[in-house]
Amino acid sequence: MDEIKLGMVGLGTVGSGVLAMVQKHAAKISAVTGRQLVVKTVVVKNPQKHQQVADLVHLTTELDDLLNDSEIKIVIEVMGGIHPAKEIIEQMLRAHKHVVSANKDLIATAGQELIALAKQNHCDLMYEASVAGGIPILRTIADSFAADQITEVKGIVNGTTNYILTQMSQSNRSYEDALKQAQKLGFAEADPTNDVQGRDAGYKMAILSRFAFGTNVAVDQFKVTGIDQVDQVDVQQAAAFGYTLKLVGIARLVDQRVFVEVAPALVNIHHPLAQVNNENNAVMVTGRAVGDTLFYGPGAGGLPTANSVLSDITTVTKNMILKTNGNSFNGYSHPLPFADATMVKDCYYLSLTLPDQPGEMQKLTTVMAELNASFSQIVQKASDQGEARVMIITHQMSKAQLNQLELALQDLGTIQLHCAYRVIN
Ligand SMILES: NC(=O)C1=CN([C@@H]2O[C@H](COP(=O)(O)OP(=O)(O)OC[C@H]3O[C@@H](n4cnc5c(N)ncnc54)[C@H](OP(=O)(O)O)[C@@H]3O)[C@@H](O)[C@H]2O)C=CC1
Ligand SMILES: N[C@@H](CC=O)C(=O)O
Repeated sequence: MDEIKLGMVGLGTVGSGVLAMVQKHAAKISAVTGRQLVVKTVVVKNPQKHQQVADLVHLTTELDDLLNDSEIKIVIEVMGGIHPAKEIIEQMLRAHKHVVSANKDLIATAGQELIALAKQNHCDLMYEASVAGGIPILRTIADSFAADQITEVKGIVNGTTNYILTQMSQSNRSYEDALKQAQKLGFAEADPTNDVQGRDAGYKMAILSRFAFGTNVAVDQFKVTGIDQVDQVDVQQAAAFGYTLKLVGIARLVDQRVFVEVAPALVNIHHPLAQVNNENNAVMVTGRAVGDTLFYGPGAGGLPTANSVLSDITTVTKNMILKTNGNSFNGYSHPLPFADATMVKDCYYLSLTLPDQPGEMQKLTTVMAELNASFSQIVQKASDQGEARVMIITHQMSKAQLNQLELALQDLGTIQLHCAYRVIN
């Protein structure tokens, strides 16, 4: 059987998973593709760390060992980060090598440039693993939703933060302890700042928006809030109200405009997203024809992510056999403007402190009434130092009303708004 030689950059959590899968599942891969896949060369930073595979692959620090090897047709980029990953992929595409990447930071930031370069060089550039790890969501949107109009994509798309929130609410673990464990298990990025501050989920929502709506959205064009400021008090109150706190990404079509956001949200315990725990992810895709669909699975981890990488590699291999390489992964382009704040309506959970004195609660309800905002649930708890904590679930209000409320409370001076989280029922 003909062989296809692969090169890889990176041999960490995902790279090791890819190497293990190529070896262990060789027979199935050959049966499906008609080719034998062989990982020939792996570029790493520190080969000493990887001596256990030194007799299986050529381990090197030299990119030229991939670039100048005409036998290597497909290169897998699993090193992460934007630079020098971008320059490395550019070199590989210019050398007419197909590229498979798991790098959402890079695809969300410079994807369009790389896609154009791939096309110019008649190469494939695939990145299924960049969104939601082991869930085959990008190819599903590109292929299975090709004819439907997607109106919303929302979900839990970061394994690390979902692991932390689950451990905090179900096992009473501290935030710091849960984060350390997520790092140990290989879910977190090398630097977990992007995970906990929501940016990793933001990159994924930017990529999902391109696939769902055909619109280019950059992570700096929408609001991203992480879980690093989440207060245990609000986690507990969410549960008391019948909700669970999750980091949720939303990409919504509103009157032919696009709205995207990543933020903690209160998810009703009866909603399917509330059942998604630990490193698992779930993406709910709503189409005009099909209605709600849900895709669930591990969003992080070596083997689940490697499975997505391998699905790209088998697609590239089949394209090579059929000589159909060079078509972009996502063929849908339909640039739309952004929705403005008056168009986006949701219920919100508001958590506030106010002086524990007569009249203060009245001030809050007056400000809300002046903005035509009302609430369905309210709890007031006396706290230390003469303050009361008030938690509210509002009726539907627009993002513009919420912004006005924040400003009005700032003007008032005595009432502090700690957080305003979207409520998903
Ligand atoms: N971990 C996960 O669950 C998931 C990760 N991803 C993405 O996959 C990619 C890889 O992640 P992950 O495996 O966790 O990362 P790791 O940090 O575990 O591994 C990174 C690898 O890249 C190598 N590397 C780093 N810099 C260079 C360089 N300049 N030249 C050559 N090699 C380099 C490292 O080499 P050395 O070992 O010698 O230090 C290491 O082997 C990232 O883009 C990540 O966002 C996507 C989905 C899930
Ligand atoms: N750090 C990421 C890894 C997968 O993309 C996560 O936790 O989801």
